[in-house]
Amino acid sequence: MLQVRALRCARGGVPVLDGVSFDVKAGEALILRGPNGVGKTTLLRTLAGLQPALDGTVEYPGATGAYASHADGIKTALTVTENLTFWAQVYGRDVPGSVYAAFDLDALRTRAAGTLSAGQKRRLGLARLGVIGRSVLFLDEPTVSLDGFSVRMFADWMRDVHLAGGGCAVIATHIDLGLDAPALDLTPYVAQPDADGGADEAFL
Ligand SMILES: Nc1ncnc2c1ncn2[C@@H]1O[C@H](COP(=O)(O)OP(=O)(O)OP(=O)(O)O)[C@@H](O)[C@H]1O
Repeated sequence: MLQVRALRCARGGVPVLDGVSFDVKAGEALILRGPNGVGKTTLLRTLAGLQPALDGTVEYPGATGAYASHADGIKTALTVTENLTFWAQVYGRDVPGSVYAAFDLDALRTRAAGTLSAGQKRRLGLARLGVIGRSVLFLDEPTVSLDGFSVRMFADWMRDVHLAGGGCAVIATHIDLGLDAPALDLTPYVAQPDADGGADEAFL
């Protein structure tokens, strides 16, 4: 479903990763690992097409990808239901009734999103993934601010709904989500800083 070959990507004009190759099949997830600054966000943004690759290829079916950072991206003046309805409409879909229970939002449906706690906002942000109907998900630290219960809830949705429904995901995370998914450590793919003059480019 997702095929990545010899990918080279940069941040701020400086090559960050080089030679990244992997496949993720439908129904599978891949966990990205590596220390702070290794390039997880850069790779996810490149996979999602938010920034161009310097080299290599990324292939997945058209209009199936979605990127979500740990920023919640919620509209604070709208209620929880209004937020989910808004996102569903942007993608031309209806809100599945099951999404409220899946992200423990049932009791919060009529609350203005701006009044939610950090973890509740995060759950609402993640619930977006359950309404947009995108099958190839690129997720950057999706469980920031979540307690253990909510992390398990998210992992359950990922496994039992998204992956079981034929989707796939690439997830950068520093914690164990409890998913049965392989991990890819990006450390061996760190690009040489002066490989093509990129380090100098940053100062031009
Ligand atoms: N706008 C920018 N200009 C130049 N360099 C940047 C820019 N943004 C990030 N970088 C650098 O690019 C490298 C990769 O950053 P990236 O955010 O992809 O790492 P990460 O693995 O996601 O880190 P973390 O685990 O801390 O979130 C880092 O060295 C970072 O300092």
